[in-house]
Amino acid sequence: MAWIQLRIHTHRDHADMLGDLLMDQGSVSITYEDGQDEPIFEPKLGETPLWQDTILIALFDADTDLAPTIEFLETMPFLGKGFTHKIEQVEDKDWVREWMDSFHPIQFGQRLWICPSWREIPDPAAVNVILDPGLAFGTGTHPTTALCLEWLDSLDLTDQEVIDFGCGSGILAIAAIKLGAKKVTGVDIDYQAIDASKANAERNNVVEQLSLYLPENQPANLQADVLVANILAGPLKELAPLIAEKVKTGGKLALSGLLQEQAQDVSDFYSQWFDMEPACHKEDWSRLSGIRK
Ligand SMILES: C[S@@+](CC[C@H](N)C(=O)[O-])C[C@H]1O[C@@H](n2cnc3c(N)ncnc32)[C@H](O)[C@@H]1O
Repeated sequence: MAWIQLRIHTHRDHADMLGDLLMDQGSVSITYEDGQDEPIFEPKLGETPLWQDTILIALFDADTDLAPTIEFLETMPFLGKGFTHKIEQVEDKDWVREWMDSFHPIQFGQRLWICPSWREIPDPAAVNVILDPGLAFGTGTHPTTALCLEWLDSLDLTDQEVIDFGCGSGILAIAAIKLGAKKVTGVDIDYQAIDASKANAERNNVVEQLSLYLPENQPANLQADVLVANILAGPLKELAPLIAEKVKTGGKLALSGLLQEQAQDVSDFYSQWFDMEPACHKEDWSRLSGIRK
């Protein structure tokens, strides 16, 4: 099916109302894009903030006559006559095929590969995690996940106990098991992440070694040899005493989800409990590591 899309530059204060108006005018979907490179990092839980300069994109069936919609929008005081907009044809494609084609097996470190299930495994002798993109975060394509996977690959995890705090898709937990960990605990505040981790563990035949918990249900005295947490700078600082408690003396820690400019502050904070090592960076992101004092 072919589509046309109407793109309108607007202010964030008007974006929701404009979206509702366009849905009333027959749009089948509304999406928002950043109108000026103005990234939004770490929104509060439950908030979905928009950019000050937001581009609204309304999708319509290809045979829709948009002239009456444009005329109607020109009567809105916050847009006005001759408001800036663009109408574009959307090429008809097999979107699912296109999306699947964009995922390839990726190698992390020396031994580890993350492979989508529909691709051939490039090196059957390597440590292969089969993982498809889904609702929970973590396919290996994000620099913070990549930094954590490379760190796990660099360790000897044989017979180690590992905690993956903020497990998302379970990618780090499953990789740790496949790299030799005897027992891994995944914790996440999002029940969809717990479900996704369970499904991915089943696909990788590692269910036995993986325990999954919402934070309120996690065992009180849980301690591990290795803890990895790819969350965000704010929650990582809030969780620091709890995270420190969960790592055995001499145990290893990796933190990611940090922007480069946040790394020093978080490292200084964690140095109360850990001997911190120099940060590693990928694109705008950083990974910290340390040894429990
Ligand atoms: C960036 S994703 C990381 C997912 C995966 N571990 C990876 O490296 O790709 C962060 C995950 O942490 C979870 N999370 C955020 N705050 C948390 C908290 N306070 N306690 C536990 N999990 C949390 C989120 O629900 C999300 O699944």
